[in-house]
Amino acid sequence: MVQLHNFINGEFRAPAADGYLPLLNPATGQVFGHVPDSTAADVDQALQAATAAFPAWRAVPAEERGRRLVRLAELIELNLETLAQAESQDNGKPLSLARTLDIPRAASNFAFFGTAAQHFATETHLQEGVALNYTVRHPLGVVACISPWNLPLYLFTWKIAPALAAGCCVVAKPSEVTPYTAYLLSELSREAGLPPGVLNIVHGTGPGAGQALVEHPGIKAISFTGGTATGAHIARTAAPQFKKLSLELGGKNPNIIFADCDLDAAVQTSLRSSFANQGQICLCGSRIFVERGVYEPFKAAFLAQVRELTVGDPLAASTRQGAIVSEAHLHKILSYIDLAHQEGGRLLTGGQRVQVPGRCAEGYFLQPTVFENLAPDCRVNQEEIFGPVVTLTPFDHEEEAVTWANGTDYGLSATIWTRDLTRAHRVAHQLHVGVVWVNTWLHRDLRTPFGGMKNSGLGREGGLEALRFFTEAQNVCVKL
Ligand SMILES: NC(=O)C1=CN([C@@H]2O[C@H](COP(=O)(O)OP(=O)(O)OC[C@H]3O[C@@H](n4cnc5c(N)ncnc54)[C@H](O)[C@@H]3O)[C@@H](O)[C@H]2O)C=CC1
Ligand SMILES: O=C(O)/C=C/C=C(\O)C(=O)O
Repeated sequence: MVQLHNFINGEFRAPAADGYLPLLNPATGQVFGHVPDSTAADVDQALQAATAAFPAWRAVPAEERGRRLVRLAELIELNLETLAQAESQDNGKPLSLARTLDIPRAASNFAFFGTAAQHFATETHLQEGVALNYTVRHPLGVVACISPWNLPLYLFTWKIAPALAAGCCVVAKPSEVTPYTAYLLSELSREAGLPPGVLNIVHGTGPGAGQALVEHPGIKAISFTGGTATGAHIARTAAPQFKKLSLELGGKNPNIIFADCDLDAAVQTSLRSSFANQGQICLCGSRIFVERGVYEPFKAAFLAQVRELTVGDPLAASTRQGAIVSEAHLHKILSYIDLAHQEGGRLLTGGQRVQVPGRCAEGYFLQPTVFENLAPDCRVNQEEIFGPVVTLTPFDHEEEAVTWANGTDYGLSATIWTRDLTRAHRVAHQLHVGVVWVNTWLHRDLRTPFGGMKNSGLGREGGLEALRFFTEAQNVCVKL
């Protein structure tokens, strides 16, 4: 059994009230450890440590802060196999995905922000012979980073790295569903030379430790990724205290396929954008709109490949679809499959729970599922399912595709497939989303602004946007 601890002031601590939650491997349905069920008392200890550490950490030159973050990136790379195994065990994702996506990206997050801080220059505005304005950006102080279960270490570090690089001290709470790699990061952060109190990791539930963290008056900013309802709740709590908020929330992303596209590439990548990580990525393209002229060829090629996806033990090299993160989430996805039938959907493939033999017999597996014949405004096409379920819908005109793409409360990302670049730009500019991919998907450059419009969030992560978020501008005007 694995026993996780909070990481406060550079040391491992048991939760003050001694409460623990079970840790389940979703691929086996078995408990493999316990994680602290922290309370406001633990959060307060972490806040005290972070507040005490802040004056010294902000005074460390950006180059030196960066060196330690780069060292942490190296340590993640050195421990890649241990971290990937832990991520797969905790989340149910294929080990191959954890090895090639989750853990390498966690390392990149620290490597990127370790150096980005040195490019975060002070702005000046000169009024020739009159005045010189320069804008200093001060680290905010102690900030909260709250992350979800779908890309655990990837998203946890995506928040922590810029906060530390900017000179803030952090109290972070990973998802209680997948806290294992965040725990392993605690030790690595100490080895990388982060001083005690600079990074504190408190485990526990959303309503427990999470709520206490959001409410704590010592927190200056909250960077959150998770469900839209949770984001709205956090905003209601934090706004009266004037805390800065970065909210990266849900998506119901359109994948628009025009008849002139490279169909093979569109099929290959749509397979990934539909089912990567069992469809549990906020950027997955769950609504596939296909121009009528290529609807049938796309459908045939896509379905043939979906049927080839092996659902199975996350540790097996042949597995392309691992387990759904929890039994509760599996039932939520199954309820949307029922709804799709009720709403008149035609099931093209999948739709059933999968019984994986051997050690995974009790795991939470689901077939990758494709429906057609669902109206763009039905609930299945409007609500975030966050699982391996996509819909196919033919369209006749570009305007129709754009209207449907924009016809949800979400606005995170979109993918466009066409060889006509004029059209690609035209369509991209009409889409109410924060991120557009043309002839690709999840192609990430960490310098770019990342985040959603409408109910998909508030603010942007990535690059200098993240460093701006974790700092406060102060303008100094000098008369010449
Ligand atoms: N946009 C995204 O990347 C994600 C979207 N989701 C969506 O949200 C749905 C619900 O999933 P959940 O696991 O319940 O996500 P959630 O939004 O409740 O959890 C995300 C994080 O927020 C924390 N949290 C929850 N309530 C909180 C509160 N009151 N104060 C502070 N922190 C709080 C959780 O402990 C976790 O660390 C999913 O079915 C999916 O549709 C879930 C995870 C990621
Ligand atoms: O930053 C990225 O590359 C991906 C982010 C993905 C999410 O925020 C998500 O799935 O929740």
